[in-house]
Amino acid sequence: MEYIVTSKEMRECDMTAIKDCGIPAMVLMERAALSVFSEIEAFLSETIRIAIFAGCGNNGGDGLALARLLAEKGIHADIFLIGNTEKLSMECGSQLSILKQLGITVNSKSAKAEYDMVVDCLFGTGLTREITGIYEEAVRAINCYGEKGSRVIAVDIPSGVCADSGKILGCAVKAELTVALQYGKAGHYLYPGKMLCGHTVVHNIGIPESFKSGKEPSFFSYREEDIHGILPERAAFGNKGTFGRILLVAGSRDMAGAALLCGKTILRSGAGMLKIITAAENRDLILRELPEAMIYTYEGKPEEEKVRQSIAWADVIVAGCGISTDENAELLMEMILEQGEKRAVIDADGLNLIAREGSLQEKLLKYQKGRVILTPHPGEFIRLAGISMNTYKENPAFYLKKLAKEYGCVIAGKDAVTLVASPDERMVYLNRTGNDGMATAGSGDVLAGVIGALSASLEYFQAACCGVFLHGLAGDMAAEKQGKRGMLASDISAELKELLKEETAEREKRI
Ligand SMILES: NC(=O)C1=CN([C@@H]2O[C@H](COP(=O)(O)OP(=O)(O)OC[C@H]3O[C@@H](n4cnc5c(N)ncnc54)[C@H](O)[C@@H]3O)[C@@H](O)[C@H]2O)[C@@H](O)CC1
Ligand SMILES: [K+]
Repeated sequence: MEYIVTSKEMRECDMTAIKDCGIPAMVLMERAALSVFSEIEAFLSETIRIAIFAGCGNNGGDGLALARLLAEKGIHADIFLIGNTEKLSMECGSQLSILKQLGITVNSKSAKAEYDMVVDCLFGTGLTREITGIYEEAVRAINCYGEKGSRVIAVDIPSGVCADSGKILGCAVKAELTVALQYGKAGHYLYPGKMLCGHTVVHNIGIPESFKSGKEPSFFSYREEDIHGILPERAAFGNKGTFGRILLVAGSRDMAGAALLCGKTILRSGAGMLKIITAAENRDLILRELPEAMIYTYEGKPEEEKVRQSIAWADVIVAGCGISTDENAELLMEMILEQGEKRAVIDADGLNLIAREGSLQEKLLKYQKGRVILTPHPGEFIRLAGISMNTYKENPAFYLKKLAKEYGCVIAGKDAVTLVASPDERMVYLNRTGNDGMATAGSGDVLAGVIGALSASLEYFQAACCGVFLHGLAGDMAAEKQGKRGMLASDISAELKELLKEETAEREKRI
């Protein structure tokens, strides 16, 4: 697991290191400069032409320290210190006076020379407003060099990218490589910031883990190696009941595919037994394509007793994929939410029905806390939350947390970067796997399926986060094989199987 912080949290960590632990700020800055140096070292030679654009805060201080490290190796860099040098931060001022002592020239304006590498140290996490004036000119100059082929390296975060939201404040540097200091910031991974960072590497600069004292940062993320520790062991003595009985309520007359994709994924993700409740028209297809599933089909109104029995049988209910919003679907959702305690994953039309029907909202409010996982895309989310798209996009994490708390549900807010919020104010999970090829029909049905299967053996929030992570990773594998344009949701489902196969093999090797 990796922490992802906001600028405020990063400042608090810096302060803890400096004030409570007594690590001098200049030591942290030296570590920052050394980190950048180690990342660019491979490209350095005596003939390389480097420009460093530094601001007046500590991000600029990192740049000045880097210039000194380069000079030590006999490499000259043109340094452009932009802004009012009367107002330098303390550490930036100290770095400047060291350079002066060493006879290293610092310029106040950028020259029209050519550079192989441009290092952006104008602003880091201290950016608080839109970039204008001389700073805007500097950002544009850096981007101009980038367009002409210079390697652009951003220190901590590209100047102009808001570290908390990934939004561009006025204008922003487009980097090839971003050396993030100590922690990734939300702005590195949220769009559009993510596109401007290029490749992001995080370097430890020696700040002690101050989150352990009970105060957690806003976000966390999984890395591939974390998954081995999270996925449940499969009990060698287990039977099909052990691995979860999943009830899938999906697929109206013209939406058999949703039930099929989701159902297949549920079984491919390790669930023991699957029962599908679907419209009668889907019966033949599902029996043919997924003979492993039990099935109850309804023609006209579903038989309440049959539905009730199926709900009672299940460990987990996955509901909503392609069920439509007609009265049959509404009745099914009423029955699912009424019992109020079974673990449930609700997707697509299930969410649209909740957004439409006050009686379903009431039932969801009464449901046992933390037992339901909602998986809305932005359109479904804003209908559920009753807010506009612009409002939601302003701060998705905030609104996801708010609704998760209100309904007592886990909410996986699907988007280019999916966020998962829990009802109990835990850190928000920020997903870093996946690609735009996954914006394809049926991809959501696959996600609901994998989360449903994992819910049988993992705690709800973990099941949702892990499901989102694996779904993205499988999407990346599918994109590699099929290409982002041509990949299908069923390719993601197939890769999930491969992924889980590899995971099991890895685990067995380690035993
Ligand atoms: N002790 C620390 O705090 C450390 C900080 N480090 C570096 O310092 C950075 C944070 O330093 P700072 O907090 O000094 O912030 P920055 O260096 O990011 O910039 C802050 C300065 O820019 C001004 N500013 C903000 N937005 C502006 C705008 N749009 N136009 C003009 N001026 C603007 C602020 O008023 C402030 O004077 C990190 O990103 C990292 O690179 C590292 O050296 C490690 C240690
Ligand atoms: K920067």
